[in-house]
Amino acid sequence: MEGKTILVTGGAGYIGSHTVRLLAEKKYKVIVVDNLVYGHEEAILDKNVKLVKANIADGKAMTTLFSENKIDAVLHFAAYAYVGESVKDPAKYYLNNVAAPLSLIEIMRAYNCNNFIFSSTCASYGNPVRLPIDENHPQDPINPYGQSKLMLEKILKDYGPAYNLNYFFLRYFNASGASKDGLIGEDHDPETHLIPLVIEAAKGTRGPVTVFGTDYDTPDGTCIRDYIHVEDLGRAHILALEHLLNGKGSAICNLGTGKGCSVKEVIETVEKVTGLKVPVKFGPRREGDPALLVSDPSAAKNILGWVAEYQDLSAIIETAWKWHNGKKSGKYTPKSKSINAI
Ligand SMILES: NC(=O)c1ccc[n+]([C@@H]2O[C@H](COP(=O)([O-])OP(=O)(O)OC[C@H]3O[C@@H](n4cnc5c(N)ncnc54)[C@H](O)[C@@H]3O)[C@@H](O)[C@H]2O)c1
Ligand SMILES: O=c1ccn([C@@H]2O[C@H](COP(=O)(O)OP(=O)(O)O[C@H]3O[C@H](CO)[C@H](O)[C@H](O)[C@H]3O)[C@@H](O)[C@H]2O)c(=O)[nH]1
Repeated sequence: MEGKTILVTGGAGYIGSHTVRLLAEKKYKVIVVDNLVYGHEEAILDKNVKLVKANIADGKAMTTLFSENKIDAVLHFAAYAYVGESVKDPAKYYLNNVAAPLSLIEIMRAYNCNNFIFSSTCASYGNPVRLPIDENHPQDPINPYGQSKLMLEKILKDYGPAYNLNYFFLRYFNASGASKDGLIGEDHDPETHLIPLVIEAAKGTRGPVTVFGTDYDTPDGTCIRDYIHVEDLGRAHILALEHLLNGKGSAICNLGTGKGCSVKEVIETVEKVTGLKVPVKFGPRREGDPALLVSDPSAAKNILGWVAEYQDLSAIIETAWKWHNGKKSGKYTPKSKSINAI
């Protein structure tokens, strides 16, 4: 597969930048398109990766990109992903997470690019009716963010046979951690995810972390999630890409460890890994949070031969901790690379 040209939308973001690094290591020719609304140019570490600073909805820029490059596959990470914001401003989510990729897919069709790997989410399942959640679990999202992801899945299922478009839906559970060497990591602004908030509370760079609800029907009363390491996600993307490039056809996989950890366990683990006390406040439930979300990751094992390497929350948090410290010491600095801004 060496030398194939892969377009990565949202490749300057958290999960995208880790995947871009793995793709470049595997000698794929990588082009990132990112409008940097949330991404970081300096998170693209490989100097051979070309960054196109553009919105995927910009038809002119995308047509130029496809006319100048023979793209073999698209890895589509670009999206908005703030659940609470999606409730307050659903239009923003349907426009960016459904309309924008549809416009990109039209250009893919015009240039006969027929492999599309899509960052979907466990939020597309809504409140679980059974656990662990397998890919056939009913999809009934409870917020516009999850709806927007499910809508694109449904559209792609229609496009697949009609337009000879191969798709791979990767439904991630809770992305977490940072690269093993601590050079890139989770850098959302605003940050809403639990692990970085707990680490920053431990370091004192942010106030106490608020535990959203202690009265859930779980062993310690706090919500349980399936935390999956970002480099495990990146590896799964490479395997899904190879699956499509080898002509094995469209598929759908959950990406998780299959194990759940509670909010209290996350806090305790951060304390153990950092040796610091985490200041904690206990607050009410956050609207729209299911008590338990845990994956059945067996399809990814069967279809891709993928199993999460990071099975242990401490190991995941150790990488996040290393990244947070490196960031402060200035390791996270721009690297030289060719940039083709349209
Ligand atoms: N983080 C998680 O736990 C999680 C879980 C499930 C699914 N996902 C999905 O994975 C993907 C990546 O998530 P992330 O946490 O890395 O998010 P992120 O915000 O760090 O990355 C998204 C990137 O897309 C870019 N972008 C957004 N809209 C764009 C547009 N119209 N044109 C060009 N670039 C655009 C942003 O600038 C950003 O760099 C998203 O699709 C998200 O919905 C994330
Ligand atoms: O300050 C905080 C932040 C989070 N939590 C809790 O920690 C758990 C994890 O919350 P995150 O916000 O880190 O992650 P979510 O489970 O809400 O979100 C993740 O899963 C979603 C699907 O439910 C989406 O896919 C989303 O993109 C992805 O980040 C939840 O129980 C939440 O209630 C707190 O107690 N306090």
